[in-house]
Amino acid sequence: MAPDPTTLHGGSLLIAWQLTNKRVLIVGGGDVASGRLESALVADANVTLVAPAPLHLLTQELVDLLPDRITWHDREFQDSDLLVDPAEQKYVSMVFTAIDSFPESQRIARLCNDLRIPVNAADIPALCDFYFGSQVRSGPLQVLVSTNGKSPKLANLIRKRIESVIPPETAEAIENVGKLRERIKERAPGVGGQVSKKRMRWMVDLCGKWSMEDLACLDDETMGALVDGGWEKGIVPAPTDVMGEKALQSNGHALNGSAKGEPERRHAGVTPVVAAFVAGALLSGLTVLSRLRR
Ligand SMILES: C[C@@]1(CC(=O)O)c2cc3[nH]c(cc4nc(cc5[nH]c(cc(n2)[C@H]1CCC(=O)O)[C@@](C)(CC(=O)O)[C@@H]5CCC(=O)O)C(CC(=O)O)=C4CCC(=O)O)c(CCC(=O)O)c3CC(=O)O
Ligand SMILES: NC(=O)C1=CN([C@@H]2O[C@H](COP(=O)(O)OP(=O)(O)OC[C@H]3O[C@@H](n4cnc5c(N)ncnc54)[C@H](O)[C@@H]3O)[C@@H](O)[C@H]2O)C=CC1
Repeated sequence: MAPDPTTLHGGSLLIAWQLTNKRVLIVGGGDVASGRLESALVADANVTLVAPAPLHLLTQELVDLLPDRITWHDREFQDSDLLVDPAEQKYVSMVFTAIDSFPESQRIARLCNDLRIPVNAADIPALCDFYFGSQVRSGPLQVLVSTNGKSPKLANLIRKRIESVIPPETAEAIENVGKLRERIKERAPGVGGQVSKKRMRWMVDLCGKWSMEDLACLDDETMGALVDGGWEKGIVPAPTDVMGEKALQSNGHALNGSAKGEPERRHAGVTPVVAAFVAGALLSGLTVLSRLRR
């Protein structure tokens, strides 16, 4: 079916921005700044925080706990805070303002706009390069709920609904698949060409055939057995072939409404809720689109 150009607008770019070893400047030390600080730390950023004492309680705790990762300046913002290294005219990688002075927040955001430093000004969407969203985090899993600035409170409520339907073993399963991908890359190194194709096919097969519960049960030894038993032949062994009794146990757990080898039927208690939610989201998306087209 040909793409429908009328649907290709009205959103924002959803990406997972990498901040490791980059410096983020946070201006403000209140409740909103404390959320921004947590977001920057989770993303492994180095943080400069500029705000006069007293700080929000959580922020103060984080500053005390992580002095190597957070540099706090107990004062108001100065323009030179945008520079990481004044000698080299090197700027910070990102700025979040969360202060209670609209004119100053606006001024800082405009400075950043001029310098092309990506900026979020908590209360001035028009000057933001990006918005925050409501976040679901479980280990490496990250879900961002955004209403594209239309309703932050609804984003918060939708996030809570999503959180309630994510199976508890998801984080462990993702961690294990991450380790497996590394192991396969060690065994068959190289990028692109046939080796990449084989790796990708094997990983797609594995993720399709094994349940979250089974993947979550893998350990170093069973991972080795899985790779040894299947990688060279290009097949994915069944969980019972690799884990024996252990797989049977996870199978028993998963059998509460689902069958082995039919991953799409797993978490049967949860699936209707997810389906209802996705259907609801699609419906509201369509409603918004139909409104936009009027
Ligand atoms: C555009 C955006 C820019 C940005 O801040 O990045 C923005 C802007 C504004 N928020 C305002 C108000 C509120 N914000 C919250 C809460 C959150 N706001 C967040 C994001 C965003 N807020 C971005 C778009 C998000 C999206 O696209 O959906 C969340 C999701 C993430 C986070 O901030 O970390 C976090 C929930 C986190 C969680 O729970 O997990 C609440 C709820 C509460 O406080 O309980 C209220 C009061 C109720 C309400 O208004 O809904 C106002 C003042 C409006 C006014 O003056 O009336 C503005 C300015 C404006 O709209 O002009
Ligand atoms: N997600 C969003 O977009 C939301 C935005 N807001 C807005 O975010 C802003 C901050 O909210 P809160 O944290 O609740 O406010 P707050 O009043 O608790 O904290 C403001 C902080 O900014 C500091 N500050 C003020 N001027 C400063 C300057 N020039 N330099 C450095 N620090 C300075 C203060 O010392 C204080 O630590 C408010 O304008 C609020 O309306 C509020 C809720 C949600």
